[in-house]
Amino acid sequence: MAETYDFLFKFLVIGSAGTGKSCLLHQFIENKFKQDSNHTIGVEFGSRVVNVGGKTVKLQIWDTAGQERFRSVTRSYYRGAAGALLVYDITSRETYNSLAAWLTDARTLASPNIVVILCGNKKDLDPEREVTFLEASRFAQENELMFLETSALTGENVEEAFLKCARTILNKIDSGPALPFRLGPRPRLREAVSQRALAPEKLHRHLSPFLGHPALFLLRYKRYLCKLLTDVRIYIHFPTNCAAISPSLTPVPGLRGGGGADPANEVTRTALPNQVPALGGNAGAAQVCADAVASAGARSRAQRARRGGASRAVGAGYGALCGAGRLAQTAAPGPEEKAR
Ligand SMILES: Nc1nc2c(ncn2[C@@H]2O[C@H](COP(=O)(O)OP(=O)(O)OP(=O)(O)O)[C@@H](O)[C@H]2O)c(=O)[nH]1
Repeated sequence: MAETYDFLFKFLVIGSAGTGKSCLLHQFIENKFKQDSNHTIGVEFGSRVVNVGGKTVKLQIWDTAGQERFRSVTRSYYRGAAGALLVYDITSRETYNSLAAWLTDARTLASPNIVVILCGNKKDLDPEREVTFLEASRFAQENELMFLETSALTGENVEEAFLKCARTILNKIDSGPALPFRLGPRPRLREAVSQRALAPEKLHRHLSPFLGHPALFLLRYKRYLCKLLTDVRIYIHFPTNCAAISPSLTPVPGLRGGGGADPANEVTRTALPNQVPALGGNAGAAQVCADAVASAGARSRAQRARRGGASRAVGAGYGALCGAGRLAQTAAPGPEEKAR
């Protein structure tokens, strides 16, 4: 029977040779320590389906060779990775010193948004420690990484490292930027002004220069304002088809992921391997995850920019409305005219 899962994440295990990358992978997949582990040649692969926050996630893990001579080969496997375990050996300062180079590779070759967890492996060899917990955690903090000390030998924190990384990726996808206006029925003005993009104080600021009584204005032009807000909402709402999120994806008719309003969810749920012919197979699905995470970041930036634009548009709209109001006032017959 085909394996089912909600998400598929491509993970990398990177770091210098001999830090225990293959052993970490083996411990995570097989739940036991890999005796007589040899140097990896090129890359090795493993996968496991885990449950993270009620969601089924398939982790597709690429264990890369740490030796310099394989660097050009392993670099070609970075593309599309959503997460990475960056491993050093706590008993070897040399492996710690090369972390920055590995991290640069991950962020340039995989994605700047890749979720990385720093793993100080061989925690069981504490008496031989050359790198303190404190300095490594400082490095992690400075480089926006999560951090754990692990032992592939005892299994300590191994599962936690992979799950923590997966959880963070899921959170990143789920907590895509809040919609400035929720999709659904036409918003009532009261609801619309309570949205973040149009806080009541902003509304007041736009109106007060034109009229002495903004409340009266609101009451009078409620219908026009609602229409204006609906138009603005249509203009700024999320594109719901996945082709607009990632040009490399083709939505499959009739297949939607039920991921709610967040298109990132929909893409990762629906675009399973056979649905991404351009990228092909599992690598394609993994690419989708990276695209979704990356697009969440890009979307938030674009949204911020659009929100600014939308607020300005709303402001301009009010200006026009208020201008029209004033024109109407000027054009309205004065008391003398009325008497005549
Ligand atoms: N004590 C201890 N030894 C470990 C641990 N993890 C790995 N080792 C040992 O470290 C050595 C290297 O482990 P590997 O997993 O092959 O290291 P690697 O990072 O995959 O090395 P490359 O494939 O060359 O990049 C082996 O002798 C392992 O037995 C650990 O947590 N504790």
